[in-house]
Amino acid sequence: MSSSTPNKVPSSPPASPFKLALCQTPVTLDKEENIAVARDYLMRAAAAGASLAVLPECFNCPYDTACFREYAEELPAVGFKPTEDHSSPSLKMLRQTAQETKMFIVGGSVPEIANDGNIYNSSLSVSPDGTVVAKHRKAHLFDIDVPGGIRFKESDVLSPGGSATAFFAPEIDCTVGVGICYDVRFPELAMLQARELGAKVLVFPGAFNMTTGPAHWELLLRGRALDNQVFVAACSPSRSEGGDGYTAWGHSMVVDPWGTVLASADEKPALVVTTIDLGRLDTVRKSIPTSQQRREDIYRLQSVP
Ligand SMILES: O=C(O)CCC(=O)C(=O)O
Repeated sequence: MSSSTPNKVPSSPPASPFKLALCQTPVTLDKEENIAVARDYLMRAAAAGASLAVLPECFNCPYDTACFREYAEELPAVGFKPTEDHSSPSLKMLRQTAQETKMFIVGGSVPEIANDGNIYNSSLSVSPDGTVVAKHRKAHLFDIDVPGGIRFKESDVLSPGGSATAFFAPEIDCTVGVGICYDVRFPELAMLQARELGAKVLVFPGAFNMTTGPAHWELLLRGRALDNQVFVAACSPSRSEGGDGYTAWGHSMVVDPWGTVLASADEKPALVVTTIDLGRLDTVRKSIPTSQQRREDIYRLQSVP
């Protein structure tokens, strides 16, 4: 596994607390409407004082392998400048909203069609000036078969990404890691983000379901927070029931480095806003100094270049 380098090394001591918002939006078959609703929630996040706002996995598209190719957009690479034109309607909305609100936005994810025809589940993060500061392609595809529960095979349609992702947000003096949904089940990825890329907040746009949601969602988020003594913020679409499609669990959630749930939603559309005090991270790391107690003579985390 290779790691992408954040755009700047964070300074210390930690900056002032900032507000983080999770936009638990409803997602329908109507792509234009999904994008408009996402913008509306982002504007509300800004009005609530957020400096960092997050959209759900597949915020512009039903979470359905049958939809991914039809809804897919071409997306630019990291570093794409606000002055450059682009065809992606989702990116246009993200960068316009970031510029207007001066927030960092982790743009959930959208299906991406690459030059070679492959489709990825991709997340763009945009800085307040509208630059693309991170692009994460979901690294672990959601291929599962739980008897009596759920069967899903993203790899029927999607290709996997190949790196761990994080970006530095100077305005909040914080490195933010980005993973997508099933990625949260792989502690090694989060460890790379926290230890090698310096992420202090791990963000996961995600859409768990009615089988694995109640069983594992909170447990995994709190687990990743404790493993790495970082904040974890996961943003789901709201639940839409009644169709034949995928039913999202919802429950967007922010967890602190102690494993405490700071804020969460139920299954309905919601804006979750909470304060992130990075000083908490230092307090927890001093109290329980696992990062200095590792036995690298027994085990070692190694990223693959
Ligand atoms: O890991 C899970 O249980 C759910 C994952 C998922 O829904 C996804 O990767 O989109």
